[in-house]
Amino acid sequence: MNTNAPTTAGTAPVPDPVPRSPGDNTPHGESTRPGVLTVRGLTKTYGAGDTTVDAVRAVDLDLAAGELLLVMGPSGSGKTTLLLMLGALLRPSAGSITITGRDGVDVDIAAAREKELPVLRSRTFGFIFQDYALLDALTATENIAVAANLAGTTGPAAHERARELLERVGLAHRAAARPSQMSGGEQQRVAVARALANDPPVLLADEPTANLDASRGRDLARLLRQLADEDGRSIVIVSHDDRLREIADRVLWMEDGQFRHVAALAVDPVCRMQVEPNGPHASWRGEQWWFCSDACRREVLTQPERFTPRPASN
Ligand SMILES: Nc1ncnc2c1ncn2[C@@H]1O[C@H](COP(=O)(O)OP(=O)(O)OP(=O)(O)O)[C@@H](O)[C@H]1O
Repeated sequence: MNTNAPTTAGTAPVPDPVPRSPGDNTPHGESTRPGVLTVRGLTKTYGAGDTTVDAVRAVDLDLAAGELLLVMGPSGSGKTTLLLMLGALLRPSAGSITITGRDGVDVDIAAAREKELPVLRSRTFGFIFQDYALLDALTATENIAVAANLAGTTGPAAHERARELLERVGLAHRAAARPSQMSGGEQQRVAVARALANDPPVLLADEPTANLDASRGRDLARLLRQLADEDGRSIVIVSHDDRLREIADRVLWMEDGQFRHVAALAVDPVCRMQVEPNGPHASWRGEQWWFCSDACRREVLTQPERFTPRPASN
């Protein structure tokens, strides 16, 4: 976990600590690392007339190299629609999605011609899906090699790439297994390896842990964090899974097709849970604490000195 990362989350109508211009829904806490993806005014309207649905409404977003962004929000809030547009799998109704390539050249994929999209996708994105989307007729190695083929690596080189990637995700010993012979966690790791076959600067993951139990979900989360830290890949995850907050540099909350700005979370000094600063609280000798419950609050108030950080001694 990146402990220096600002953490935002939740639904509380808390005051915005940073002044912003009207209509600016760019979330705060963005990194100073070089930008990879710049999104402005991104909008998707499905249908027409009476059946119109404004799924994503004028969203702005900046994604830095090596940043792991988690987008959360209620069902139907527009998360998948956003992810599909970011990955050039769905045409926006309006707005721009600018990718800065490794060569430093900017391309707006929202304005690109249809025939340019496959190449842009393959140069830029790796996709990870909730249901893994592996081909059961193929082994783990072959699933990855096919993706390498599509990215232009063929023959023995594609198999070599698949072997390296399986090793990277800790599955070298399952190279010859078919998806149906693997656990959900293993299948999702193969899917991650496949997403890396084209060495993409950006990984997009839709509910990657939804079908995994707690321990496998945690392992997958750690793997994604590693890919951001060690390779400098940018990762966008849309999910309902609260466990993913731990590995995210930033958490954005989507509601009604827009990012809702929320304040930084506090940490309950007793149970160490992250809490919104709008519930039980106490202050003592200038220290302000927020708690998940009155029980934690009572525990602090019986012996507050236990919870006050001591000044560092020289
Ligand atoms: N192809 C489509 N045609 C019409 N409406 C759609 C289509 N896809 C999604 N929608 C609508 O757009 C809105 C956003 O849907 P989306 O799937 O992006 O939300 P979500 O936040 O990913 O939901 P969930 O968490 O349930 O996956 C919803 O009201 C949904 O019904």
